[in-house]
Amino acid sequence: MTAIIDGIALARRVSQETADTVSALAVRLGQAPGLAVVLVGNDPASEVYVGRKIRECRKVGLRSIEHRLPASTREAELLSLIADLNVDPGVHGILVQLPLPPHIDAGLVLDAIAPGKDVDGFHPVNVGRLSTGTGGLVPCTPLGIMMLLDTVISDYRGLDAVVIGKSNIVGKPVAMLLLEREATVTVTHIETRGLSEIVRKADIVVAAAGSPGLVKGFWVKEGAVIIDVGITRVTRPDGTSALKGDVAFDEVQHARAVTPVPGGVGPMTIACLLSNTAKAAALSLEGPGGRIASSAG
Ligand SMILES: Nc1nc(=O)c2c([nH]1)NC[C@@H]1CN(c3ccc(C(=O)N[C@@H](CCC(=O)O)C(=O)O)cc3)C=[N+]21
Repeated sequence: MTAIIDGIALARRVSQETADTVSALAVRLGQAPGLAVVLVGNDPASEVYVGRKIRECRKVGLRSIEHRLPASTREAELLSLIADLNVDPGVHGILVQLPLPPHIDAGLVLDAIAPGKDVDGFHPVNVGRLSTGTGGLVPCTPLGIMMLLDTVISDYRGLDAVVIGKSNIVGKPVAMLLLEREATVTVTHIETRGLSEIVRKADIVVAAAGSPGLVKGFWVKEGAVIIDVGITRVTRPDGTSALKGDVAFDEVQHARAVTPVPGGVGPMTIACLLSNTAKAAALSLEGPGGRIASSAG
């Protein structure tokens, strides 16, 4: 029987710890740590995610500072807002919700965020720190994935891990974290030949391709641990909609453990955003000589 790894329960525990850290930090900072959430445009999915992030912030005692900008916002205006947030002592974390409208260069915007306030861990300084294993802020979804894996795996050394998907947000950073634990990591993607054979050898499968039901039961080795990062909204034959992961969930009863969709990786992504904000606030107390420079440099 497969164990189902409960992301909602784990997220609740992580958030409880964050709440304790936040109240201790509030004493030292003179105010609660603050997360600035920037949403450009009115993509309905982004509205939902941002609403959820702000609600969860409040629950753990973080201040959230919302900036909702129209879809017509110019790149220069967004960059100027970020420059202000970078030097605002009441802002400890900055999250710019993706995707941005097509006329704005997302790379340029992410590069403009002060690395010490980059709670998404997308700035090149944090990417570099992750790849050299030297601290920094780690992207929320990969961090949550490792916490989910840690509930069933204590020693990763020599385990075969396959990551499906090579995105900067999930695939590449989670590969770095698994490598850090001394797993043997294979990063695959849509162009990979013989994907099913590669997956069949894996002790750990991280499916982040965004392709619903891609990983079939017969692809999965007996006793493997599976993390399903995919969240695709699909319409059922009766017209109702549902969220579907990258793994054919009903076909993997021979796995050791699997995360559900929803209720797996998604809630952990938000819990890790909150813990990263607390971490950024703690780093700010280390001052400009802290481990991550707080200026965009
Ligand atoms: N700068 C930036 N940082 C992000 O971290 C970021 C982003 N942009 N843009 C969009 C994606 C998506 N994302 C999710 C967060 C939580 C759930 C989540 O909690 N999902 C629930 C339920 C989902 C539902 O019911 O709609 C679950 O999987 O159980 C999903 C997706 C963060 N993202």
